[in-house]
Amino acid sequence: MTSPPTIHIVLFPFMSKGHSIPVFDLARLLLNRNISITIFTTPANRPFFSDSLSDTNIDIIDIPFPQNIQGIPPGVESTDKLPSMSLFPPFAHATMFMKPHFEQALESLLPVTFMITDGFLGWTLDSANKFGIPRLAYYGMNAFSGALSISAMPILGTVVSDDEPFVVPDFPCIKLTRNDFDIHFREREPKGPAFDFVMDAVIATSKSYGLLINSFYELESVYVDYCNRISSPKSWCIGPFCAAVEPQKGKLERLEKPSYIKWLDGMLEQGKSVLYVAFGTQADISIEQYKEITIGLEKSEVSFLWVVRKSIDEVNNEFENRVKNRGLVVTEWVDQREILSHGSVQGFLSHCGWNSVIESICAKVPILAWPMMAEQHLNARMVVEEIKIGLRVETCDGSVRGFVKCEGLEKPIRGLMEGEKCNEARKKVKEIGEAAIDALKEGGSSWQALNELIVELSATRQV
Ligand SMILES: O=c1ccn([C@@H]2O[C@H](COP(=O)(O)OP(=O)(O)O[C@H]3O[C@H](CO)[C@@H](O)[C@H](O)[C@H]3O)[C@@H](O)[C@H]2O)c(=O)[nH]1
Repeated sequence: MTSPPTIHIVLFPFMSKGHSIPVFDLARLLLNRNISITIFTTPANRPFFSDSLSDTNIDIIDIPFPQNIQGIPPGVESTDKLPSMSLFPPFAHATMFMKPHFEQALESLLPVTFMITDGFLGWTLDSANKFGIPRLAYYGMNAFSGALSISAMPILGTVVSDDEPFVVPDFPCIKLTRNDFDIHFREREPKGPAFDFVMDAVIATSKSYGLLINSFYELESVYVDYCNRISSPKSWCIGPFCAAVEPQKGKLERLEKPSYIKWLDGMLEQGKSVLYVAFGTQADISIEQYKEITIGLEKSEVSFLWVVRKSIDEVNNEFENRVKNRGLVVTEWVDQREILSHGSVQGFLSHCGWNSVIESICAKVPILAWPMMAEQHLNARMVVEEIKIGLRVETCDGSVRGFVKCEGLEKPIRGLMEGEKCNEARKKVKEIGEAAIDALKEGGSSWQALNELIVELSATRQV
């Protein structure tokens, strides 16, 4: 008989799908260690949390999301529902007003052994300190992008143009451009609400007990060691979280497969390889860019499953009809991990959000990288130049942020799905995927790191 848990952990992910989904898997990893968990969210996000965690006994608490925030439509409590990502700064800033509700709820939950809160919820450090609870931050980023940002940021302002390659000071083998960094950081003198918000978050993280990374040590040991040498707090690589759950788990009981999985089954029966196309939950894609994607996909002649966040009727022009025997466009929420682990899926055209990259690694699917925002350009460098598990789309002006015309897609799509060039990437992603899964298994590096963290924190925090 398992004894009742003596460790109680509070989790509080940021209000965006890309930040919440990995935390659900992290929660499962913790539950396997007989730990009790309370997770915080807001009322509009609660159904997504309850559905996603229905197989667990995790307590969900929702606290009100601030109302009447300028520019944020009423009822929007998740970044994927924002009309534009330009509203991210006021949205993220508004979360601070949740502090009194968070602290009230936290008080009723004591004792709490430690809390894991999103790096973007930097204000939770104050609450943690108030109740003497150690706080670990989690951003959803890897160590590679963190290390390169730390090293390159001080010299970004001295680089002459946005597309001029420069050598990263502490990593002489790596060349980047200013355009590899988010707009708020590539100004000569970065300032403004978004910059201030991130800096506050970084300062709060530096004063926290630790930083959790959804990655595994073997993948990026140089960068993890670098972060631990020159910055604080300690980084703990305890992922990939998505490997905590078998992609097929729970699927056996469902009444019917979703139509897109049936479609993939059909492709597999016909012996066709499918390119999965998806750009995460936040990317703002212009109509012109959508048009080029449709032409590129059509000309490439590959089979594809494309998940779009909003209807593409405006650019559709009979596109779906013309590609109907080999292409499917889906506007619903899909189970991305189930898609990536489907036998027919042999390539992923991705924006390189870190969750998508690590999920693709675990499914051993090579990536065609098309970064769009946030730290995705650094992730794309990692995918193509560092761990070499994919190719990159070609922009029409050679800049990493340039517009992508249909031919800049068609050629690399064929390269990924058919070309010799991709054989090496396919081999590499298989090796790295195996190592990722091993890291989380009993005795693996991430398994050990998580055990050490729990032992370390519970030794000082008997509840
Ligand atoms: O229909 C869908 C759409 C998405 N997903 C999942 O949603 C997550 C999306 O995460 P990610 O690929 O990282 O994309 P974003 O949501 O765009 O991620 C944001 O958060 C990431 C983690 O911090 C950052 O790396 C990205 O740059 C940032 O845009 C993944 O787990 C997907 O499997 C689904 O399951 N079904």
